[in-house]
Amino acid sequence: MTGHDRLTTPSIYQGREEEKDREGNTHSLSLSLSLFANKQTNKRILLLLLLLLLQYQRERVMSPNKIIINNNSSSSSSLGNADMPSSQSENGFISSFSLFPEKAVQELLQSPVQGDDHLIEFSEALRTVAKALRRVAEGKASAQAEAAEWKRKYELERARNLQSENRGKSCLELQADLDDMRTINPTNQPTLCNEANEKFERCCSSNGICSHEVLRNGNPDSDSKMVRKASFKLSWCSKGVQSDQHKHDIVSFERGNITTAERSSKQISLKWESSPQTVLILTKPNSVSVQILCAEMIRWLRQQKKLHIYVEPRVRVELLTESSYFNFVETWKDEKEISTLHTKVDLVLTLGGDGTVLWAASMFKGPVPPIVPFSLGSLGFMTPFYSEHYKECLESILKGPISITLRHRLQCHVVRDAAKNEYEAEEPILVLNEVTIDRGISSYLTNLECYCDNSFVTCVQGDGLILSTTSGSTAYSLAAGGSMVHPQVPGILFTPICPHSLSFRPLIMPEHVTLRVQVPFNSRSPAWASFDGKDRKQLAPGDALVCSMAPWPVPTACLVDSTNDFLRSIHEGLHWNLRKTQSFDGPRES
Ligand SMILES: NC(=O)c1ccc[n+]([C@@H]2O[C@H](COP(=O)([O-])OP(=O)(O)OC[C@H]3O[C@@H](n4cnc5c(N)ncnc54)[C@H](O)[C@@H]3O)[C@@H](O)[C@H]2O)c1
Ligand SMILES: Nc1ncnc2c1ncn2[C@@H]1O[C@H](COP(=O)(O)OP(=O)(O)OP(=O)(O)O)[C@@H](O)[C@H]1O
Repeated sequence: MTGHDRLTTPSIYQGREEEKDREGNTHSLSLSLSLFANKQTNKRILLLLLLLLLQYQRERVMSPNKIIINNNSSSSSSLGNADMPSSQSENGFISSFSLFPEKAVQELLQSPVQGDDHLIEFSEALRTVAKALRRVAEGKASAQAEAAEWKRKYELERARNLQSENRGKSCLELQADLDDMRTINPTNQPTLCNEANEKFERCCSSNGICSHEVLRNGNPDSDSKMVRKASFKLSWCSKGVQSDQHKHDIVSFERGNITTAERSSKQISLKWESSPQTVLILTKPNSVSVQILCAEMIRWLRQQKKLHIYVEPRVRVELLTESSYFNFVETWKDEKEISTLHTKVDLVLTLGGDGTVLWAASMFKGPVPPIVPFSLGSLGFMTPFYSEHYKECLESILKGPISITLRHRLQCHVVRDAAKNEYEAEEPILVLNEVTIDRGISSYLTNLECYCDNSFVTCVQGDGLILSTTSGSTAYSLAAGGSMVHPQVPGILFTPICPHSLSFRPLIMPEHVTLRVQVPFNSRSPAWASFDGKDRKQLAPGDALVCSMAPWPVPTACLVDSTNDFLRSIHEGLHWNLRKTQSFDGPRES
């Protein structure tokens, strides 16, 4: 039988993989083990199949990063069989095959067929093969999860280093201020030095988290004046009591007992240490009411608060069409300038609905300045500020302190089967609501293999899967039957979309895990990933999406505090548990 021959038993082996396997290029196998129950099956074909599996394994051992298997429903059920005999070959992928001589298989092929016992033996051998292959896939998922976790740690560490570098810088600058004061006014030295010393002390004190950054305005030619980014301090409150101690220690072991001393997620308060000077205003397009409010707000912020203002290029054009007065409004030219916006902007104001908040978040691929979302949309779940009262709101925000919700984001990597290394091809995408992997326009059931760190979670068969943040729990995930979760709860929601199974309940995973969703090689169609409802990307068979918590949350200002705002939104926006109250009239317990 040559490599181009086709197996005529249609149910054993599916066409596309079959061709590739025998050329030694296959990336996945489809094992429909239940089909072995068919007693008419040609035993020689089974033997050949085993031989192909051996060849396949040898290739994969040589290039392990190409191993991906398909657990279709029948193989999964076989694998879950507790009665499956345990043998030495089950202990590991390499040992299971390297000890199995090819010659013996050749002999088997040539030997006369000896009844059903043989068939059963083979069926079991193939189950073992499938199990071993799945272990390898799990190993790969685990390695990828670990790689993602290291990457996340590296990014966190880098962000921390940058932060401490900046802190160091500002301390140095305060030190420089101190030196300047000494030179300028030697007679007043003690008082001024004390002031500067105090500032210096405050900056470097270990309470809370300070942000001291002094940054140059983007265009050095425009004017030599320095625009300082406002400095602020974050502190954590518990049950209304302000505490400057920001502790990451969650568990303590006092007297040998495990207790939860501190919880990491508390109400966070932001206090300006210097006044904000630059705001970015982002607006929903094609809305006259938004355009009018935007122009009015800019005039007020400029005239009353003397602030620097950035808008999107589209909005600047609109403003200049209205009046040349808006010439002072700044914008950017390209993506590169967008990537440095966070170093210039103290506050982001959004005028629109939830989509505009998502848009604002998507502009910042790294750190995000605090966002103040004004409601000019229909639902406004994440937009608690009333646009009619913008002056009072902004007065209070610019003065501080502000309660903020730190909305966690997910970072998603599309890992192409064709890519040689993880993450080599595509930049990570950050989402505030969710990443959805669905069937797109295909009418076939999606088939998605899901892994969590090094464990197989499940195979999603249905319309798709939503991996959502807790902020996104009230969006698409809610519509698909997921639970509503307070946005300060750190976690990743795992919500199926129309699963074709009676027992598929949504899950909530802890925030530290890495999830991997893989399109199996024998999938009938590609899947589609979309990020906060945008940027659809095709996932071909063999491609995967790796998702973990991003180190850069989105801080959004609260009207009251994060719990009050969340509850108000589910009541007013979603009419949660709205029911007419039962009257007193009627039967009573005696
Ligand atoms: N069946 C569904 O419910 C469904 C389908 C597709 C997309 N979506 C959601 O739409 C989001 C994109 O929003 P858009 O405004 O750009 O598109 P859009 O204009 O289609 O609006 C989607 C709706 O979802 C609401 N929404 C968005 N984020 C929310 C959140 N975190 N909590 C509560 N409601 C929220 C918006 O207010 C809006 O009413 C996606 O991230 C997804 O969550 C929902
Ligand atoms: N600055 C922007 N540039 C381009 N698109 C934007 C911008 N702001 C918002 N959008 C897009 O416009 C669409 C509608 O925006 P948004 O959700 O804010 O308004 P809405 O639909 O009226 O409000 P709601 O979400 O409360 O129903 C969204 O898809 C969003 O991604």
